[in-house]
Amino acid sequence: MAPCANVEEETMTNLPQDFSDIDLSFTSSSASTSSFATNFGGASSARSSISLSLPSFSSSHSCVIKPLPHRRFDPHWSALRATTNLSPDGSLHLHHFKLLRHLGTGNLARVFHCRLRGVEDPSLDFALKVVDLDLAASSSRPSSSVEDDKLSHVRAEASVLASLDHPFLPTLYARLDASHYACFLIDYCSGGDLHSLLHRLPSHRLPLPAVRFYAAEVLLAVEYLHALGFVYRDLKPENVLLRADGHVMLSDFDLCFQSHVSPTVHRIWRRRARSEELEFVAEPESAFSRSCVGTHEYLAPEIIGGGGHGNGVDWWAFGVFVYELLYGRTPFKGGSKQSTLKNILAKELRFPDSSGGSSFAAARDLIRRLLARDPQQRLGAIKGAAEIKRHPFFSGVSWSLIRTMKPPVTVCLTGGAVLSLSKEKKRWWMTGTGLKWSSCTNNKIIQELRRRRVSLRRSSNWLPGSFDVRQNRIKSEGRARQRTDCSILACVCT
Ligand SMILES: Nc1ncnc2c1ncn2[C@@H]1O[C@H](COP(=O)(O)OP(=O)(O)OP(=O)(O)O)[C@@H](O)[C@H]1O
Repeated sequence: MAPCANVEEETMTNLPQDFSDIDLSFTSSSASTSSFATNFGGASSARSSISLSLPSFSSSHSCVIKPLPHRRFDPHWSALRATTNLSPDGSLHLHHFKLLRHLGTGNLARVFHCRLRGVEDPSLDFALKVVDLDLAASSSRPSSSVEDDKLSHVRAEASVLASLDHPFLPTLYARLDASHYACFLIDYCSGGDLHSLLHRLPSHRLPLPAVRFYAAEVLLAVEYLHALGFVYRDLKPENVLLRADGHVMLSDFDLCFQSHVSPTVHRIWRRRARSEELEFVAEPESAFSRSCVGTHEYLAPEIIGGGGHGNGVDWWAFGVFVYELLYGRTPFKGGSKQSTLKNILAKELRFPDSSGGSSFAAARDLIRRLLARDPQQRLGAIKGAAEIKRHPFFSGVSWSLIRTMKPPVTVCLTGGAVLSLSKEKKRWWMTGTGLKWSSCTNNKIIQELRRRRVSLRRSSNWLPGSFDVRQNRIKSEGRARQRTDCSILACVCT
């Protein structure tokens, strides 16, 4: 995850307004004079940069993907349709977009926050993932296996993006190719990623209900990927982005590999409810890869062993993920990458404390079962998410309605610094860009917000749905206390 700087220093007047003015290449970024901070009040501080030069994309090709069933009424589609209707050739091009900021640079891609020209509504913004195909081709080793080569990672990501239709995964609105760049137009997540959120919280950990919420949404996203036959292999908080409405969006599919899947429906007998239920199971069968890919702390033992791995690696990573959200660190982290790998293979799984009541005990049991070193013994290895969903840690989760539940974090972005408040052990905690952690009362928070000139009035820039939560939390101490279902709040200094 690219580090992030104090956004208060950033002025919109510095930003290039046109894609035709910018060099999207990776190689020139360090020589740039214009620098842009990401807008997430994240854990880190480097700035990415874009140089003002090159190329006008006269020969750009575009293709708008057909609206997918579950998002067909999404206003993003109407906005894109309106633009293409006005376009002389009836197609969408890069010059239809205004570049707002550079969000970050990954291994193969740069990601930009962008908006359709003539559209002023921030809720209709997009992210544009730009892949330099020349660079990917040149950094692919001729001797490398099909799966290891960088171009195949680009192809994997393109193929996964084009297949997705799920609330917790990105929608690919269009692929716009220009010169040697492949550009993917996807949903913009204004809330940053879970890794940055964790680093803004005391001890870098989330309260248990928030852990359950994020884990449940991520589980549904991975279940869906598996149902399409994709093994994800890159689950970590950095790849869990937060949409403006606070729900998750899993990102970054370049390490995915596909395998055969034949979904089945089983009848299962529920002893407690004394009834029969249907259970949907769609786990990739015979998924097998020998590539050593992923992030050290999240690698499953069978990846490190090199004897081949399958779908079970995602359930191991899911265990590490739940552990990290709950305890603020990963379970096998060592002093070096090498010692982390050794720990994954041999170190006993330990939990920082055993307190916290039955919900914590259930969480520890879930983690223990997911972090079984033998992939055959691992929870989820046979029946996938269906098994994991039945674990007591998730009891009470309404799987079909979770997308309509109020998320634990609501993010409002007006272009200012992100400030987050959380309630732990009956006290409020506050942090934000440039602020140190402090335990404080609601009054202190209000004072601090005033000092930092946070507007407590509704602003047209506030994203829909996020203002009410903030207003209740900050303005009214009594009412905020009663609304404990929303224990963390991120709001913005303007
Ligand atoms: N849809 C999006 N909305 C907002 N920010 C995004 C979006 N997609 C990616 N980002 C941000 O852009 C940056 C680069 O993302 P990208 O997926 O290319 O690479 P990565 O996750 O850093 O790593 P890599 O591909 O090398 O594993 C990340 O910081 C990510 O949080």
